Order: sequence, then structure tokens, then C-alpha cells
Amino acid sequence: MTPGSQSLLDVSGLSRVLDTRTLWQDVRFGVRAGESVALTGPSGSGKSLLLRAMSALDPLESGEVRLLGRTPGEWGVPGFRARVMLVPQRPVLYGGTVLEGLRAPFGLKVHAGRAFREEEATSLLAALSRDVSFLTLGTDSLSGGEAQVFALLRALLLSPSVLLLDEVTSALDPDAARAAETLLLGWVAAGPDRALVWVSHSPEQRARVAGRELNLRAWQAHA
Ligand SMILES: Nc1ncnc2c1ncn2[C@@H]1O[C@H](COP(=O)(O)OP(=O)(O)OP(=O)(O)O)[C@@H](O)[C@H]1O
Repeated sequence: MTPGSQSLLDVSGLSRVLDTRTLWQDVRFGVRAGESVALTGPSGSGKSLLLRAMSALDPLESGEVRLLGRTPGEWGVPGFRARVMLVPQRPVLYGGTVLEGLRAPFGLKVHAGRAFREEEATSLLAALSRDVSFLTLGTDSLSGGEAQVFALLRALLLSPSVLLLDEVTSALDPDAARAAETLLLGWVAAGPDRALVWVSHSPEQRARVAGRELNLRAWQAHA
């Protein structure tokens, strides 16, 4: 992977206060097109909340996030979230089959103009060592690992620009986790204006997937 010089996602001046505790303050960094970076920090330091802020899922208390120089307000918040897409550790499932769940977002206005292509889904599944029968499973009965496969598929099919990956392989067996890593690194290398931000508690995984690490300790408030 050869990161470009163009800054894709810029975070500046973000702070988050919980009651009286400041989780992080004045967070600032940029992620360039083609990059794969890891966001680290101890449990409870606010990695998940920072990813939520970066994808405009939580209102910002201070600072701003820009994709290609434009704020969520300038993109339109739903459009920004579709481009800077969070994949949570435990995805929200809405029932129905996997196929229906993968197809459903394409009916939303924000994804208008994009068509769901089942062959793309089966090809991604093959990369994750799953066959087409996965599409017929009910999302209500997916295991934790299967739900993570579903969430990754759903995200990749929607062609975001930046994927914010919050412990997305934590329930996968080691082989499946490696396959997911390979798929994601291949995805970021395959198109312009793509990047990955990983939250992972595994130093081995971070070493495999990330070109550099951003540690939240750098932005923790000092009493
Ligand atoms: N919606 C919320 N409202 C208030 N506090 C929250 C909310 N979500 C999380 N927290 C608290 O914010 C802190 C940071 O949570 P967060 O999940 O971002 O940490 P993390 O670094 O991702 O942790 P871990 O590595 O354990 O997953 C925790 O103390 C958590 O209890």
C-alpha cells in the first residue's frame, strides 16, 4: 500500500467531556488517501467514542472533522456518514435474511444511484471463505463472528471512502480474521480516496494492518 500525499480525513480540535471527566482534548490528525492507521489507547479511553465523532454519529462538542476538506454539514450529515462509515464491533441487525439486510441500505436516499449487485456480495463472501448459502441465513440467528462478516460485507458493498473499524474481527477465528484483514487492505489499495482506521486490542493485528498508530494518550487531559 502506498499512501498518497492527499489528506483525506482531517480531525482537528476534537474534545469529549463525560460529566466531569475529559476523555480526550484537542485531538488532531490527518489520514491520507491509501493509509491504514490504528487508533490505540487503554480500555475506556474513548476510542469508540472518537470513531463515532469522526463519522458524525455524535454531535461534536468542539473541533471539526473534514473529508476532502468538507465538513459533515457541507456534505450533508447522512452523506458524510455514508462516506466516513463506522463498522461497530456489534452491528445493529434488523431481521430478515443476510441478503435482505445487505440490499436494504440501497433503498435509502443517501445511497440513491448505487445498485446492489449480488455477484459483488458473493465475491466478497468468497474472499472471506463463505459460500453463497450465507446470504440465506437469518440475521437474527447469526453468531457474533457471522454478524461481523455481515457488517463488513454491508460496509464494503456501500463503497465508503473511509472505513472506521471498531474491533471488527474480535469474534472471528484467526483464519477468518486474517481473511478479513486481507480483504480490507486489498480494498483500500484498490481505489483512490480510501482509507482505514482500525481500533484493535491485538498488537499483532495492528502490526499486520496499520502503517502507523495514533495513541489516544497523546490527547488525554492532564490534571
Ligand atoms: N453514550 C455514552 N454516554 C456516556 N458515556 C459513554 C457513552 N459511551 C461510552 N461511554 C463511556 O465513555 C468511556 C469511553 O468509552 P469507549 O467505548 O469509547 O472506550 P474505548 O476506548 O473504546 O474502550 P474499549 O477499549 O474498552 O472498547 C467509557 O468510560 C464509557 O463508559
